Amino acid sequence: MIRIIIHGCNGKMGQAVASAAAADPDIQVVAGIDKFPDSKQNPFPTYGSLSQCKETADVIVDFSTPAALADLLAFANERKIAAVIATTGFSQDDIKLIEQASRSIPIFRSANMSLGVNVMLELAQKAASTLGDEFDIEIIEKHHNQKVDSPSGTAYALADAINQTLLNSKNYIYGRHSKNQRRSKSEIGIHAVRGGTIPGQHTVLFAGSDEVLEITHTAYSRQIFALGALRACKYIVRKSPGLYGMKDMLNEQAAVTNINSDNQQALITINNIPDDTAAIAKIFQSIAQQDINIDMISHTTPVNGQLSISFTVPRKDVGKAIEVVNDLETLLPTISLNTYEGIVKLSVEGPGMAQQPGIAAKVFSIMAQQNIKIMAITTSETKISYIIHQLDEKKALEALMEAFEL
Ligand SMILES: NC(=O)C1=CN([C@@H]2O[C@H](COP(=O)(O)OP(=O)(O)OC[C@H]3O[C@@H](n4cnc5c(N)ncnc54)[C@H](OP(=O)(O)O)[C@@H]3O)[C@@H](O)[C@H]2O)C=CC1
Ligand SMILES: O=C(O)C1=N[C@H](C(=O)O)C[C@H](O)C1
Repeated sequence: MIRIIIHGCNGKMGQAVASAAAADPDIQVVAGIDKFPDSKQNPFPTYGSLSQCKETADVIVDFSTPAALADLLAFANERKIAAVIATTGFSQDDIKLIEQASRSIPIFRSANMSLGVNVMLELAQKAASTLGDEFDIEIIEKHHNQKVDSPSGTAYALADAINQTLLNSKNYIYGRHSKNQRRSKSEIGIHAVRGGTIPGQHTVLFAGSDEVLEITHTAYSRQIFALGALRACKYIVRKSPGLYGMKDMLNEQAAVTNINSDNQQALITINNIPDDTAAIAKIFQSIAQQDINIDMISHTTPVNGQLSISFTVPRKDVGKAIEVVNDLETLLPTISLNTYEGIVKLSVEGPGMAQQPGIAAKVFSIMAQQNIKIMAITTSETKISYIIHQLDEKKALEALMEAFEL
């Protein structure tokens, strides 16, 4: 059970977090803080200031105002509890304060707790990297008529993500009132619209010559932000001091998203190859000439001027591959060959693997616990492939699925 304090509990978001928490068996709201504590009937003790709050908690969740930041950080630091900061409208000095505090306590900060906006940040960066030099970029955000800060924290986050992709070559223009001149190429225009009860909409517009690309995210309720904040509480409570954001959380949760096995491959190992790149090239050229598709390749460090290479080929092509290697014996007389047909290739993959150390170590430990021998391994940023004996396939898959909760 994670015990939370809601800072700004009587506000629109504070109330949304309290409702979402009431429906979550892993979260307990132990207290709330708000300027006017009696303005709402809450099912938890509510105080007018942090200094009155004596309850013990694991995380303080903040949806209040930048003016309350210093007290919030002092409270979290004194109690050594984690903070989830969702408030927007901070100054550069405020952001420095948050960074400083994150040296002593874990802090999660995001201007937008929704999943969709965090995917949108990546889409906008991708579009900017391709279109950024040619297309004009404008950000339009729409919010309810009670919103105080402008432009929204999310609009800034989108502009900063795009600008980072474009090597910080852009400056921001807020609205175009009294700016009677043509738009310059180096601008990102940012525009705020306020009205009614709109929970939040953000559009990034890439306007080119005779074509426009728009990426839009619409929040239909505050619940998405509340659920995101509770997810952040569950994430930050396990962390050591530091500053974390949505990208860290989503990447960690997506470290391993897929595990699959391929039993249509065979493993070929060629030993005693001269340590000469031209010899290696000759081997792979000869295999390619026979139209054999190679998948995994791993290569040992040379010892005494010789090395070994293992690679996988489709099982149906093993005979052809053996012939190719045998035909190379006159050119490369030292080489010898082993083939293994009773193998499977297990692939463990996930987009967050690139940012999260320890996945290979975890897989090795699981294989060791199950007494499974690994015959070859290759890695990329987001995928690790292992060759194991086919008799171990079921045992390995079950253990990996359980360990990575798939
Ligand atoms: N990151 C995200 O995903 C999201 C962030 N937000 C941000 O969260 C913040 C709050 O939004 P919202 O709930 O709509 O705003 P509200 O104005 O409805 O709520 C803020 C609450 O904080 C109270 N408050 C003011 N000063 C203090 C203080 N010193 N200590 C404790 N509470 C205080 C306010 O009281 P009073 O009204 O009396 O001043 C109010 O009840 C905004 O910055 C908003 O941009 C909002 C939605 C999503
Ligand atoms: O104040 C709001 O309501 C919202 N604020 C955040 C922001 O400023 O980006 C997030 C969301 O758009 C709702």
